[in-house]
This record gives sequence, structure tokens and C-alpha cells, in this order.
Amino acid sequence: EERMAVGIYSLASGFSEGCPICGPFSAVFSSCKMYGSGFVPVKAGYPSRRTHQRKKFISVYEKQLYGPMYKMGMGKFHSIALNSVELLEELLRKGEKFPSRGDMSLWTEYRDLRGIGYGPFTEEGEKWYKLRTVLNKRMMHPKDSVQYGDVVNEVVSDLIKRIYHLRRISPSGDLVTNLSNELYRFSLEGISSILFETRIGCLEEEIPVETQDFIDSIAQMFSYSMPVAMLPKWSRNILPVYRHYIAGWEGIFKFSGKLIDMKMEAIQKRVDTDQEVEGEYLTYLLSNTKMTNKEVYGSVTELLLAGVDTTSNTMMWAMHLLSRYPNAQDTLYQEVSHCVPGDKIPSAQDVNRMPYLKAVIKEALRMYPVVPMNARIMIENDIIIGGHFFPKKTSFTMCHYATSQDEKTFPEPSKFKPERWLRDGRVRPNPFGSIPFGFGVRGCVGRRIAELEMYLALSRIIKLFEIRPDPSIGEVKALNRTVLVADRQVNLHFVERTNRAAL
Ligand code: HEM
Repeated sequence: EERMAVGIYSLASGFSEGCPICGPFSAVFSSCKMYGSGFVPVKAGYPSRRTHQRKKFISVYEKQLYGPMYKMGMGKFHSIALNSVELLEELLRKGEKFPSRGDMSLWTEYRDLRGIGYGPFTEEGEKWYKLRTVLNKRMMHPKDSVQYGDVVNEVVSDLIKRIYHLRRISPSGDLVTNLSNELYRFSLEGISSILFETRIGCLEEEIPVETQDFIDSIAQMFSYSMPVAMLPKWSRNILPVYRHYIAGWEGIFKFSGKLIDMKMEAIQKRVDTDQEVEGEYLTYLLSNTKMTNKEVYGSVTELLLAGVDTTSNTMMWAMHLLSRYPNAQDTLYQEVSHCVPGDKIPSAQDVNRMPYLKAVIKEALRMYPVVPMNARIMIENDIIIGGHFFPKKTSFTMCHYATSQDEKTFPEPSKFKPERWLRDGRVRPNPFGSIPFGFGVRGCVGRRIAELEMYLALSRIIKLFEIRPDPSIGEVKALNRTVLVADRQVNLHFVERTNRAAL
């Protein structure tokens, strides 16, 4: 079940072109090694380390090895890695009006071919800004997410039913194996229920054929992206790779296009019969005169692709950590059962009164930032960072995985301590130390939805079960497959609490 392995964020990680070994998907392979900088600096000044020592592509130790700023590159691709909280803050605060993460032509090509609009990931400049103004509504404000609470809770109910089912069929009677896969199904169902305003059956025992084709198409598009990026364009008519890549996109847009068209027809019917139009996000987009249907296809599909592996892997890391820190899990249980006593199901309003729950997710994202690297490219202006001059078009790679484990910002960085995020009078860490959803106007559009999904699912799970590790899987390590995934299958025991109330 490696379908979550290659994600949208590889395109955003700054390695969108040029690595001769693995192109834009350099970050996907744990085997992809990069040389440390051995290049001449863009302009004299900052450390140019002539180290030919091979190093892991991403590592917390980069900072110790290469310093807070170094140039890295392969072939024609060069980027300035920023590996300190202060430098990240400086770069992001000096950001441009329309920030850019880099080249997205691998994705825009298909949209051009089929006349589909660009979405928030692929659009740039003023057009991107205008698109975000439309997309942000009903998404970005913390209170916006409340309206999706009931929809998400229905999906959480199905996840809980599935957990009971999986426990029942496990030999020990309480084990859920391959948690990442289960959470992938939950996340895809959750985000689809918001974006398509319909259920697609990912949590059913037998996934419906059309949905399975859609899931397979996503996997196909992502896994063929890498060879397509590597191979020269002339090979596209000779080798089958490009055909498979395009077929992946066809499958994705066939499915999302059909669901969007169905919604459009339903809205039209209500309009024709003078009935009030009901609905949430998709209805809002489709009723918005600023967007054509083809533009809605582009945006909804990109929102969907960005919103699955991210949420599912963060939940997996949070549950993994809670299973290893029973005291933290107990504090969370106390908070949830205090805020939502008896058999009540936690609602979107309830989770707003659970600071520890929020701190658990924030701390899990600090230790395992699911998008471990991100990028900015200065399009319009030259820039000075850390006292060094960089001409426009310079690409910067932000090493979040390393900075969020910085000892100065986060004492005892390898320890799971949700309390460091509580607003109870203690000195809180520098906010740039951990920015898992990015920063500023180009920051994650799905943040509030993702948080809502994670809060509602985690609070209900913890209310029902004590989660315990499966010692047979050994030590779980993080692997950068553009999103931070576990290096092995994660299983957890879900031991039922005596109070079964919240099902
Ligand atoms: C734990 C969950 C998630 C995390 C950690 C996360 C993280 C991120 C990060 C780091 C970025 C880049 C921001 C920047 O460059 O400053 C981003 C962008 C984006 N995310 Fe998320 N994301 C999550 C869930 C979601 C969900 C659920 C959706 C969809 C509803 C979504 C949609 C997007 C989109 C469309 C962009 C591109 C925005 C743009 O370029 O304007 N994400 N996300």
C-alpha cells in the first residue's frame, strides 16, 4: 500500500526540476543522495562548503554538517538550503506579494492539453492570488471549519466502525494493522465528503469499483510522474510511460468531473424549480460566477490531492506518539472525557475547548512535519538573506524537518511534549521553528479542514480506546517520501476503555 508514497508536495519542495537522478522526485527516494554544496556561491559571502561527503537528502544533522545556509545542487538545479529558524523567518517575512514555490509544468501540461483550469498549486502570480481569494472563503477562517463538523463526524463514525471490525478479525482481538492505509481511506473519504459533497465509500468493506479506479489513478499518476520528469520529451511517443501518466490524470478527472457535474445538475434542478440551493464548499464554488466548471475541476482536484496523505500521515504519527507516551495519552483522555462527558460525540465546537488535543497535533507536526521541506523562489526581486545577496530567480529550500528539531528553540527536541504549546503562561517557542502548514498568503488552504478532521477523529478514538504499541514492529523511523511516512507498517492495539459510550 504505497500509494501515499509520492505526493503533490514533491512538486512544491523546490526540486521541481533538474536532479539528473530522480528529477522532481528527488525527495521521494530514501536512496537519493545529494552532494553537499561544492559549488561557487551565487555571490561571494556565505559558506560554500566543499564537502564531497555523501549525505542523506534530508537529515536533522544537515545543520551540524553544513551550517545554517548552504548551496545544494545537481545538474542544472541549484537551491539555497536554509537551515535555521532565524533565516527561515527572514526569508518568509521578505516574501513577495505573489509567493511561488517553483516550476509546476509537470502538472500544468495536462491541464493545458485538456483545457482544464489551473488550481491553487499550479497557478501563479496575480491569477493565483485571485483564485485563492475565491478558494479561501469557507475554508481559511477558524470558524469556517465548524460548518463541516457534522459531515466529518459521519466519516469518523465509519472509521470507528472499521476499527471495531478490524480489531474483531485480528488474532489478538484488538490489533489494527497497517494503520497508514486505514487512515488514507479515512482521509480520502473525509476530504471527498467536503469537496464533492457526497460519500465515495472508501471506508466500506468493499470499496466501490469507481472509487477504487480513482484511488488507482491517483497512485498511477504519482508513480509515473517521476519517470516522465526524468525522460526527455522526445521519448514520449516511443515509451509507454507518458501514456500511463496521462491515463492516471484521465482517471482522476473522470471521477472528480463526474461528481462535480452531478452536483451542478442538482443545483440547476433546484434553481429551475425555485428551490433554495443548499450545500457547502462545492456548491459555493459552483454557484460562484467567477469560476467556470472547468476551473472548478482544476481547483477541487488539486485540493483533494493535497489533502489526503498529509492528514493521514499526521494522524498516524500522532497516534504512534501517543501509544509511546502513555502519560500524554492519559492527559488527552482526561481532557476529552471532561469536555465531552457520557456518550456524547465530540463536535466541532467541543474540540475548540480542548487545548491539549490541539497541542498533541501541533507537537506531532513538529516532530514529524509531514511536508518536511518546502520552497520559495524569488520571482521579481533580488534579496538579501543572512547578510548575503541573492539575485532574483534564486530558489530557496526550507528544511523544516531539521529546524523543528532545533535544540535552542525546542529543548529536548526528540521528546514528545505537547505541553510546550499550551498557552498557560509559559514562554512559547519561536513560531517559525515549526510551521507545518507553511506561511503567509501561500500557506496551506486546507489547514482548518485538516485540523478539524484530525481533532474529531483523534478525540473520538481516544475516548473509546487506549492505544498501545505493537512491540513486534520494532522502532519506527521517518522516511522522506516527499511527505514524511513511516519506514515500516505501523500496527497499534486498540484496547477498549470500559466506558464505550462515544460510538
Ligand atoms: C496535516 C495536514 C496538512 C499539512 C501539514 C499541509 C501542509 C501544507 C504546506 C506546508 C503547504 C505549502 C504552504 C506554503 O508554501 O507556504 C500546503 C499547501 C497547500 N495545501 Fe496543505 N497541508 C495539509 C492538509 C491539506 C488539506 C486537507 C488540503 C485540502 C483541503 C490542503 C490543500 C493545500 C493546497 C491547495 C495547497 C497549495 C496552496 C497554494 O499554493 O496556494 N492541504 N499544505
